[in-house]
Amino acid sequence: MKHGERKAYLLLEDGTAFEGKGFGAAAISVGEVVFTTGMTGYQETLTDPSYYRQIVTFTYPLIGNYGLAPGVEQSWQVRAFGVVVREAAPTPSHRRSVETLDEYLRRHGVPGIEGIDTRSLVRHIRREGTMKGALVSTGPGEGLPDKAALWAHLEQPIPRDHVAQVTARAPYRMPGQGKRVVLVDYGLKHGMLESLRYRNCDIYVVPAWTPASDILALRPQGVVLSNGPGDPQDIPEAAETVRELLGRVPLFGICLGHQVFALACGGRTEKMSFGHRGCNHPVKDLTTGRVMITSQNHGYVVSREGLPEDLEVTHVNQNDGTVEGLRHRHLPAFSVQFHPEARPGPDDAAELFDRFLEEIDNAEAGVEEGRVYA
Ligand SMILES: NC(=O)CC[C@H](N)C(=O)O
Repeated sequence: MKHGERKAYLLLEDGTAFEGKGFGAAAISVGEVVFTTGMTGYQETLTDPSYYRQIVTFTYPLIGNYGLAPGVEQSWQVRAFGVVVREAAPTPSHRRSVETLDEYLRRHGVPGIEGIDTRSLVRHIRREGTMKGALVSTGPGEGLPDKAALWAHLEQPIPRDHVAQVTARAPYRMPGQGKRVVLVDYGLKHGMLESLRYRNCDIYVVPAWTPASDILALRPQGVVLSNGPGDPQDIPEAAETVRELLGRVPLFGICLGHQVFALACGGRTEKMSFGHRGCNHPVKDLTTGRVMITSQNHGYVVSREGLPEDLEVTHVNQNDGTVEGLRHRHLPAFSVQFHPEARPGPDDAAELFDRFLEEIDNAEAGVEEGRVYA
C-alpha cells in the first residue's frame, strides 16, 4: 500500500466535518476532540492516560518526524482514542526510532487522520470549545462509511468511568532507599514514577479507590496524588479519601490530583472551554515571582470562586489567570495543575518534587518538636 491511499473522516457533534487521509488502525473512534500545542513529545502525549477518551489534534504541522522509540511512553498503551495531524511523517529519522507513527498507531489499534486543515479545526475548537467527535479511518482501498451511520455514533454519550479504566488493578512497589511515598494512581504517567525514583523514593503505587486506612497502613512519609483522565467531580470517593488523609500525612497533588485535593478541601472545579494542552504554558509562582514554562494537559480547572479560606493560590497561569497551584494554609499539602514531571516538556518545575521531600522533612521535624499537625 502506498502512504495516503486511505480515506478518513473527522465529524464533530456540531455538524462540522473534515475529510482527510487515514493512517494508524482502520477503526472508528468516539471521544472529546482536543488540541495540544506541543511541538515535540507526541509519543509521551499519546500514551498519557489523561488523554483517555480524547481525540488529540496536534497544532504542530509535522508529527512523527523523529519516530517512536521504546522507553519514551508514559503508560503501556496509546491512551488517546484518535490522532489528528496535518502530516504524519512517513520516513522518521532518529537513532532510537523503531517505527513510524502510522505503524505505532496500527499496533495499538488507534485510528488517525491526516491532511486536514488542523488550523481551521483548532480555531473552531477555540471558538466553540472542545466537543465530541467521531474519527473513522478506513483500511487501504476501502470506501468511507455512510456519514449518517457515523453521526449515529456521536449520539451516544461518552461514558464517565475514565479513572476506573486506567488505574492500576493492584498495588505495586518500586523499592528505593529514600522516603517512603505512596502514589495514588488515577492514571499516572511513568514520568511521575521516574521523578520519584530519581530522588531515591521507596514508591508504593496504589489503585485509585484504595481507602485512606489502607494507604496509612503502609506508613507513608508522603502521599502523591497523580494525574488522570476525566472530570474530577466524577470521582467523589477520591476527594473523600484525600479528606481523610489531610493532616495525617504530607500531600502533593498533580493535575487531576490537584483538582481532587481542591475538592477535598471544599473547593470547586469547572470545565474549561478548550483547556490547556502543550509544553509551553507560562505559569507564575507567586511565592518566588518566577515564571516557569510548564507542560500541561487539562480540561478542568479549580475555580477561584468559592475557594476555601484554608487554601492559598500559589501559582497562576500567565495567559488566562487561572489557578495553577494551591497550598493548604495550615497543613502540609500542596498541589499544581501543571506537570512537574514534564514528559513531554521542559523541566522548569521539576524542583517541586524536591519541595515535596522538604515538606516531608519539615512536617516530621514539626511533629518531633511537638507541633502536631494531625
Ligand atoms: N492531566 C490530568 O491529570 C488532567 C486532569 C483532568 N482530567 C482534566 O482534564 O482537567
